[in-house]
Amino acid sequence: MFKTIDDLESGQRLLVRIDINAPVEDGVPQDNRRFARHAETLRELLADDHAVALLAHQGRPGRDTFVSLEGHADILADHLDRDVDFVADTYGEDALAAIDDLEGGELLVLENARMCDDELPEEEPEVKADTEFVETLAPEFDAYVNDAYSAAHRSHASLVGFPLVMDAYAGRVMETEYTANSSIQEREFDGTVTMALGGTKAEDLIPVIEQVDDTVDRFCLGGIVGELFLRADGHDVGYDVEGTDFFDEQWDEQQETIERILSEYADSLHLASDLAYDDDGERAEVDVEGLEKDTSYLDVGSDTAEKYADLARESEAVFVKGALGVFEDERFAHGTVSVLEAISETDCFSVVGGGDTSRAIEMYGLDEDDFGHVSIAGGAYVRALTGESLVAIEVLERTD
Ligand SMILES: Nc1ncnc2c1ncn2[C@@H]1O[C@H](COP(=O)(O)OP(=O)(O)O)[C@@H](O)[C@H]1O
Ligand SMILES: O=C(OP(=O)(O)O)[C@H](O)COP(=O)(O)O
Repeated sequence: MFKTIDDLESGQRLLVRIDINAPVEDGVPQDNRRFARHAETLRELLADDHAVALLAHQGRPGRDTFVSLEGHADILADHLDRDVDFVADTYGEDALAAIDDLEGGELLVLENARMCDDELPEEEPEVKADTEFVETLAPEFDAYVNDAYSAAHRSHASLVGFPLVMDAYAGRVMETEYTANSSIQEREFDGTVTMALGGTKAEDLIPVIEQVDDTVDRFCLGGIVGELFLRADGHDVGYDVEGTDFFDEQWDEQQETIERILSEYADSLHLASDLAYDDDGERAEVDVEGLEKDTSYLDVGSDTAEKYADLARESEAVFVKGALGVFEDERFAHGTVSVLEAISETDCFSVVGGGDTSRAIEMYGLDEDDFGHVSIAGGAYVRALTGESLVAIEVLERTD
């Protein structure tokens, strides 16, 4: 196990890693459940007179969602109902000056860690600990706190480098998500277990299908991952069109695995039978036999939504990771919301995961109490379900 913030003496200078990776609309970050959860940890740290500098990331280089954390500092300020300083630098002179000025009970957000060359790519923790990023920032603080459970599967400098060279602790979100997700992995179910997989990060989900096949009886696929499986099944969908960058790269990397899984798990995989798209501003639907390569499909269709909802209703346990469509747009929320509603109406055991996907519960007036566990983690939570350990937690445990 790891040390937690209960083990910290008060009044320390802390470097705190949180995960406020959020949806971005027109360049502006949107609030998600992660801010409120981390705000609880931060409130506690500030009340204990710690001086807190925050490290976090947003998006991936080259994507539209790769933006500054300035807007995130404002969202945090709203949650905490206090000023939150931001510096447009992570470990250069400006950042060091701002850290120097930081006093007990104050909070500073450092710039997006992924804007530093040392943060990415994934390398061994020892390699990450030996970077200029870590060597420059670590001496400025008394201790490091990792609260970023939802990024704990990434071997990046801000997650695995600092705990190797500093006194390191887990924050409240790390502690609660770790406990909840680890206990789910140990549960056994007598009845049918269904997993709904969607969202944009197919590369995180595809390996999971093979790893949880002992526990999960059937997989309902939607979102980008579902379209890639439909492409493997011979349909004209799952290609980058209209400037999207979700499909072709993931297809090139995963094609063989997708085709293998499609043939080996034919009995347990459910693919959409119809999809929805934007037809001059209106939602329109088409059977998968009629898909066209140059159309962007934004949700599973109504027949698919109904079928997936029925499968969820008949299950003893349902795990959801990733949205079945672009639920942020009401016209394309039907698939995601139908499955979530079906879960909420039954007494099956359920877990809904994903920083983006978990937003749908509140957005569409569902009650979080109707779900077994709502995780703000996506990729980390599905890895925990497979029993895989998360590298940033391994490193935290090593420093105990
Ligand atoms: N067909 C689709 N095309 C584009 N985006 C999609 C599609 N289906 C789902 N999405 C998007 O997937 C996002 C969630 O995916 P992802 O970030 O991988 O999951 P999470 O953050 O919940 O783990 C949602 O914000 C939704 O808009
Ligand atoms: O949002 C995240 O993951 P998730 O979408 O799987 O929940 C984490 O911040 C990790 O981000 P990444 O998948 O760009 O490394």
